[in-house]
Amino acid sequence: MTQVKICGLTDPDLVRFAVQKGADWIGFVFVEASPRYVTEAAAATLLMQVGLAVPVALLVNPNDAQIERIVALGIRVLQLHGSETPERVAEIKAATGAEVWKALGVATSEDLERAALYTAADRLLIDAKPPEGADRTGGHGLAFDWTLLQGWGAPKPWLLAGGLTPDNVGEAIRLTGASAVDVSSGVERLKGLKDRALVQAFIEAAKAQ
Ligand SMILES: O=C(O)c1ccccc1NCC(=O)[C@H](O)[C@H](O)COP(=O)(O)O
Repeated sequence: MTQVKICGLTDPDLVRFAVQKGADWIGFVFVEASPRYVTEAAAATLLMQVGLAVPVALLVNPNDAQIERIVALGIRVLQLHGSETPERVAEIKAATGAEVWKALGVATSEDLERAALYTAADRLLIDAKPPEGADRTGGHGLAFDWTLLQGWGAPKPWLLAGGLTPDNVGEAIRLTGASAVDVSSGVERLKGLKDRALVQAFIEAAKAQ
């Protein structure tokens, strides 16, 4: 069954709801420029609702001190959504022992070739590139050309992200063969505000594949 990550949750009730509905991972965005930003103090409360799902910290070019604080909260999966090099990913993995995911923005098949460089990553998150001039590196609700992934020999387990919605996730999974998907904007009614009905519909549509 397809695994699902719901990203950018800021409300404890919604965390509990998403987990009840079958989310496998819950993503918390520790990026101040984001409309889904959560402080470390707020995350401590949100983490109490995660239950059997796995919490994921979304970080952009984190320094060592931030990583130490996040790991101290008990989060064992770090999703790196900045310009972290393969060497930095390996360093973070060695220093923390945490599971490390690297997000890669994809617009062409050449972008996919970068995946092979991230040998230390546990998982890759294959996402759309941010629009020109954007103030943050992800969470824009933009899809990329999924056919680029057809026949791709992924070097690692991976998640499909970028512009997924309850309406298109089934087709995205069928076209790409993704076994795990990630959503943020597509389950929001307003930027940064998740909607229960959309969260439920997304999880059901993804898991029906
Ligand atoms: O969500 C943000 O605001 C954000 C800020 C900085 C870096 C990444 C960010 N989000 C990435 C994600 O939420 C996802 O992992 C994913 O790319 C899905 O985004 P969306 O296209 O909005 O569904």
